[in-house]
Amino acid sequence: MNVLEINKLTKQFGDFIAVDNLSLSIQDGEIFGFLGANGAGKSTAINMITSLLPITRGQIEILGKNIVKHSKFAKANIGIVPQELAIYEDMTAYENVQFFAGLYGLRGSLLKSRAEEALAFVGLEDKHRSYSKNFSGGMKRRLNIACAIAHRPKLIIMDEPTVGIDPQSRSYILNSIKKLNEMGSTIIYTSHYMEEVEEICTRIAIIDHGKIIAQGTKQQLKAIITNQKNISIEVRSVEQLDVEKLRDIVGVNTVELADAVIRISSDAEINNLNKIIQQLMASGMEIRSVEADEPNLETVFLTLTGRSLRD
Ligand SMILES: Nc1ncnc2c1ncn2[C@@H]1O[C@H](COP(=O)(O)OP(=O)(O)OP(=O)(O)O)[C@@H](O)[C@H]1O
Repeated sequence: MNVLEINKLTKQFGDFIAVDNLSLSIQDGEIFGFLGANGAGKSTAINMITSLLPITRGQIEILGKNIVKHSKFAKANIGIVPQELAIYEDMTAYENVQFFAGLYGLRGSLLKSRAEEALAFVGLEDKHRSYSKNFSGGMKRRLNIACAIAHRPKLIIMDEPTVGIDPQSRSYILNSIKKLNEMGSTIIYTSHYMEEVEEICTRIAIIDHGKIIAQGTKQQLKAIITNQKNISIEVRSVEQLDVEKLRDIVGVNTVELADAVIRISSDAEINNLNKIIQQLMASGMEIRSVEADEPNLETVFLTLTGRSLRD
């Protein structure tokens, strides 16, 4: 079953359409990335999924149930880590988690044990009684996560949880996301840090002007812009090179020579680098360097939207 099913979702603020006819299915066990520049509509979409904003048009289902008709069920099954910190500075770490888990419906001894478990999960087990106003930025972010996961939601939504924090907390958070996913939660992760999305997401939707302009695995997105990879091999001399033999290798499309550099354009899907190198070595060539450039998500984003993610 799909954990989240969005059908033709639209949000209009007056005449302005912030989310435009967006449809999407997220399956159990995915870490799904929403990638988009500032103002693309990511937070607006998330605020509708979490019922913080009313829907203008379209439907959202969590675990097969419409979130408007089954609001209590939806609330119990979603955990949101918002972009802006949502913790109370004049409450202790434990009181914060207890408060939010209570809002999600936990009570009594279960609430207590889950709050303790969530604090331990984010590495704040020694800080139960500390006031969050004394925490570093990274610790506050981690507490923010504990508040969202104590009720063990099926779907956890993280809206840019690593903005403005130190590298150590960043890597802690990314590892926690992977761990939460291994423990059975489906994750939606929004970011404009391309490397993070590449590192942790199983599938990605690129959002621009409120629309999904492409979605798929990293490999599928990269294949949209190019099915070619470029290999540059620097050799001592190209004198002995048999260009025809290189062209005969499966996947190789073109071979060009520029001084002592052989430039090969090949099908990105075919792993033929070993064969190319073997062929060069068999003809007695001395290889000095090899570079294979594959497109990254930054290139995909630029090509599809005409803009950089961090404009
Ligand atoms: N309450 C509102 N009233 C009018 N316009 C709004 C409102 N909320 C958001 N918008 C507009 O909707 C668009 C999408 O905003 P949104 O915050 O969803 O983008 P985002 O992709 O989350 O960007 P960011 O990465 O900066 O958070 C923006 O142009 C924003 O100005």
